[in-house]
Amino acid sequence: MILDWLADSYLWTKSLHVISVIAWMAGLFYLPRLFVHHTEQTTPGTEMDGVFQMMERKLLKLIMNPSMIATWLFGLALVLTPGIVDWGSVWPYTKGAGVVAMTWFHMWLAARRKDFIAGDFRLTGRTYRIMNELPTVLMILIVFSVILRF
Ligand code: HEM
Repeated sequence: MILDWLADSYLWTKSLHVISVIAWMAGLFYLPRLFVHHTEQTTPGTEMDGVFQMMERKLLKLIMNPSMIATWLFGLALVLTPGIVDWGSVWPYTKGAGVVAMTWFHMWLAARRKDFIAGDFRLTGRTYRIMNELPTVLMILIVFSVILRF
């Protein structure tokens, strides 16, 4: 039965979860940095604008979207694995809040990529630098939740 199978493959699932997380986080840290330079170093319609758009599209479509989906799938498989999540503890809720916020941030970045495509360079490099701190804060919350298991 499926729950036995999930229990048997627990360490495999967890390894694949962490691998997916690393790939996703790499993009979540790097895409806002690309936006900083995109908005500060280029203007709409230039050749450099096109190069940044290409880099941002590839990072989002080839790395971040697939790794976010994989993180969720393996994470939810861990949630279903018998004996892993103690719903009486606090950590599943702080972790859950962290991953929902991280997913919101991913969607926010995807929407900002569309702004650049539309020639909308309204947000400043400073805004992107500040937003770049959010995944760091959320990562700390998530890792403390899942490792300290308070
Ligand atoms: C997207 C939805 C996610 C779900 C549903 C989820 C769920 C889970 C669950 C249930 C575990 C197993 C806990 C255990 O075995 O002790 C786990 C492990 C882990 N998660 Fe996630 N997670 C998600 C996203 C993330 C993210 C975004 C990060 C990092 C920023 C992360 C980092 C980790 C780490 C490092 C572990 C291994 C902890 C250990 O060694 O026991 N997860 N996750």
